[in-house]
Formats: sequence, C-alpha cells, structure tokens
Amino acid sequence: MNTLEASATRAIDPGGTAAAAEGAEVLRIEGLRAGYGAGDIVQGASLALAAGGALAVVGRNGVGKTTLLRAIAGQLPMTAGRRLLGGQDATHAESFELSRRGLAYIPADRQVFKTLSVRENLLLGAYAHGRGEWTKEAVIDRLFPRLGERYGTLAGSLSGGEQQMLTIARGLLSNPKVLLLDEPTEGLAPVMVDVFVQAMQRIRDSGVAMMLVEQNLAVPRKVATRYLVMDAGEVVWSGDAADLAGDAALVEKYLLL
Ligand SMILES: Nc1ncnc2c1ncn2[C@@H]1O[C@H](COP(=O)(O)OP(=O)(O)OP(=O)(O)O)[C@@H](O)[C@H]1O
Repeated sequence: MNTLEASATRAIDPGGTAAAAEGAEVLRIEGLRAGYGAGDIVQGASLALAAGGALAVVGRNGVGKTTLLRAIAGQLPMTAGRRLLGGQDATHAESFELSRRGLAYIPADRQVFKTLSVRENLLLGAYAHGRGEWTKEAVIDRLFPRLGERYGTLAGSLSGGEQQMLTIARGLLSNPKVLLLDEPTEGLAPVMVDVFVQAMQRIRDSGVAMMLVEQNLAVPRKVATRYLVMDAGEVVWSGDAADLAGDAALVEKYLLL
C-alpha cells in the first residue's frame, strides 16, 4: 500500500463499527435530471437507499450535490428520471406528498420558527404526521439533551448548533423512513460536530435510511455505509465505504479528505 492509499484508508471507516445491517430498500432514484431552467445541472443520477443505511453524497464545491438532494425531496422539479418510495412510484409527487409518505428533507440553512420556543417548535414537528419511536422525549434523551435544557428558550436566541439540533429534531419527529440532510455540520465547532455525528449514527441505527451531502469525508467516514461521488453534475462513482477507501486515485481526484 502506498502513502496515498494508506492515508485514504485511514480517512474512511466504513460507517463506524456500530453500523447496523441494512434492511429493505426504501428509496430508489433512476436517471434523475434536474436544474434551474437553463439546462440540467444533475445529469442522470441513480441510487438506492435501504433502511438503516447511510449514503453520503460527496464531491467538490458546485458539482450538484444540493441540486440532487433538492430534486429528490421534490423541492425542485425532476426533468427526467424516476423516484420510488417503498417500491411505489413517486416520480410526480410534490414535496408535501413526499413528506407525508415518509421523506424528510433538512436543508443546509437552519429552519426554525425563531419567535417560538424550543418546546413550541418541537410541538409543531410532532404535529406533522408519523408515529414511531422518535417522540419529543426520545429526541431529547437520545440525541440532543441540550434541547431539553433550552426548552423554554426562543429558537431565535439559540446558537447555530442548537438551531441545527432543533431543525433535525423537528424533522425526525415525523418519524420519516428517509432523512435527507444537506451539510448538517457545516460551520459548527468540532465539539459540536461530534454531537451530530453521534446523533446521525443513532438515527441510522434506528432503521431510518439517511442520505447526507458533504463536501469532504470527515463526517461521512464516521456515519456513511455507502458513497456516491459526484463531479460536474454526474455520478462518477458509487459503492461501499470500504471500496472507496481502497480507491486512493478516486479519492485524490474527486474528494477533499
Ligand atoms: N437557485 C439556483 N439557481 C441557478 N443555479 C443554481 C442555483 N443553485 C445552484 N445553482 C448552480 O448549480 C450548480 C450546482 O450547485 P449545487 O449547490 O447543487 O452544488 P453543490 O455540489 O451542492 O455545491 P456546494 O457544496 O457548494 O453546496 C452550481 O453551478 C450552482 O451555481
């Protein structure tokens, strides 16, 4: 193994040792194309997500990762391709319908109701359909105890990291089958990043199918079970974490470690 291979292998742990076995397929995307009107940005992406799996979409700045995620979530129209949720066609479903069918999307900008308290934000999340193990209590106890300490605080006065906790907590209260996360730890201090890494591992191991967009491998290497590498709007590689670790040339060409 040369130095480059060794460093790539060190950088990627296939999903952390606690990664649960993957279950049934919950989301399938075939040949998705999407953009903003003047030609497609994403040029035919295909992927599959299974319960308990975590797919990291990685690639450098501006290669189309967010555009892909938004199109999957129905925030942006697909110009071609198919979307299946739980084996059922959902190609033409709008975002609210996708959400009702178990797909939660957490955009990169933190979306909390700033003039409402943490408690009220969580109540609104719990109101949005979906029964299951992720109750208010479970989210606070198992993922973000800090939100319990800040229960009566207005969301607008929380720190960036706390607002991100609240955003993810609200999404999770709908008990989604699929959770799409766009750069969930961007701009956070390392100690805060660790809180989110642990939370994502727990969400994944609860059987939710996760997909996360990241520019580098620091967070995915602790969470992801599979990878999809993008460049210039195309999927240039997809496969298991262990295989990516073994392909040093690919990592060097398309990724930031
Ligand atoms: N609302 C928009 N309108 C027009 N073009 C856009 C819009 N959002 C993104 N783009 C363009 O689409 C391309 C892909 O952007 P996208 O945000 O999907 O990339 P990315 O890989 O997620 O990058 P980053 O990591 O910086 O978010 C870029 O050229 C970008 O300028």
